[in-house]
Amino acid sequence: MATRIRPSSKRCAVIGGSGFLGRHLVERLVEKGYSVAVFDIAQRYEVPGVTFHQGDLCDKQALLKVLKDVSLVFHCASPSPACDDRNLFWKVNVEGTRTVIQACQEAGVQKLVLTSSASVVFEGTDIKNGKEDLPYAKRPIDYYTETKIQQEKVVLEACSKEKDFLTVAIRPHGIFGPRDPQLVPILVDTARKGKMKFIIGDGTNLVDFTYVENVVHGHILAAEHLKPDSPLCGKAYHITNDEPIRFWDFMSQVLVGLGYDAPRYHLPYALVYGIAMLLWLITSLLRPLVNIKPTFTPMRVALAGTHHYYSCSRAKQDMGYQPVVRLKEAIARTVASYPHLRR
Ligand SMILES: NC(=O)C1=CN([C@@H]2O[C@H](COP(=O)(O)OP(=O)(O)OC[C@H]3O[C@@H](n4cnc5c(N)ncnc54)[C@H](O)[C@@H]3O)[C@@H](O)[C@H]2O)C=CC1
Ligand SMILES: CC(C)CCC[C@@H](C)[C@H]1CC[C@H]2C3=C(CC[C@]12C)[C@@]1(C)CCC(=O)C[C@@H]1CC3
Repeated sequence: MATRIRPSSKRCAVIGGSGFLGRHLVERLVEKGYSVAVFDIAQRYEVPGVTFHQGDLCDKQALLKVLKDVSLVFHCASPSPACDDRNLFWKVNVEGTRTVIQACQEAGVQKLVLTSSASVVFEGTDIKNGKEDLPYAKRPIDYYTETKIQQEKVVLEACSKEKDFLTVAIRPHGIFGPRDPQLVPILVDTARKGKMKFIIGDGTNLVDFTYVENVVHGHILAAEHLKPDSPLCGKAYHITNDEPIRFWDFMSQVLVGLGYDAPRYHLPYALVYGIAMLLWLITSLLRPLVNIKPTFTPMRVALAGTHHYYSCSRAKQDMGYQPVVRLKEAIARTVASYPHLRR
């Protein structure tokens, strides 16, 4: 019987490596001496020594070509939550992730690290210091979350020491940092339209925002600690900045840092959530005719008006995780990285 030669443990692939988190991950892996192949539907940059493979993760043959001599795969691809396209989320996050697992197993990949999300347990009610044993959301607020739950289940269930295929899921929360296409750009766009004057609720709700370099650090630690005898096998890990902050203080610091006014006037949470639900219903019904994307979606309003912060004690214990960039420094670096979005 022919024995399969194991590729070096420093040969890895990043699926979704052209995205915000993916690119930061790729850059750090290269710094740490990994040889990296990026697989993504788009190529948006170049890094010496990194090979790019343009393809859809739903295409197993395309994946197999890239994964054949790789021992470690990071899967951080997803359609943007803002697209709100249920079919696309199911196709990519659930069916596509099954395809990724099959391709990994056929290609002899030994480790798969999934970027999940802490939101898999969020249903729009307060979560304070939530641990990984919280149940998955029974009624997820949006299609994105619904499919991130299924995706995480599929990946963790695939973990098999017998098959020499180990999996782990990282659950970051509210990732921000240079080049983020979501949080800061949406915030600034909303401010420029004059819609960032209001605080939803009493403004005291605490939330985790996680600097991208800490998320990257968590991913690499997980990959390096994932071994047949380690507690990481088939488990999920919260990775945050471990410094919960009032949602509206965070938003205000970013806005003021970029020269915009901080929101000042309060609106009742239930009222804004009700309006967001109504708007979502109307725009969903109208979607075959016209594609309108409301700024205040039910998910965004829920995130803005409730407590949602998570414990990362499991990551500290099992993989020695500690954030590498503190929140104050992270906000300063982020603000400085968006000169084009200043007022
Ligand atoms: N941004 C955030 O606050 C959080 C993000 N996450 C997760 O982190 C991961 C990365 O998110 P971001 O970097 O923020 O998003 P992003 O949108 O910047 O990156 C996603 C990448 O996936 C690629 N992609 C999408 N569909 C694909 C397909 N069918 N085949 C191949 N590539 C495909 C995109 O081209 C893009 O480069 C995602 O899994 C997301 O669910 C989790 C928690 C919070
Ligand atoms: C319009 C305002 C009320 C809010 C503007 C900022 C928001 C765009 C962001 C604040 C929290 C962010 C967040 C996500 C996306 C951007 C925000 C809503 C995620 C939904 C991204 C994907 C995830 O997995 C969870 C994130 C939670 C926090």
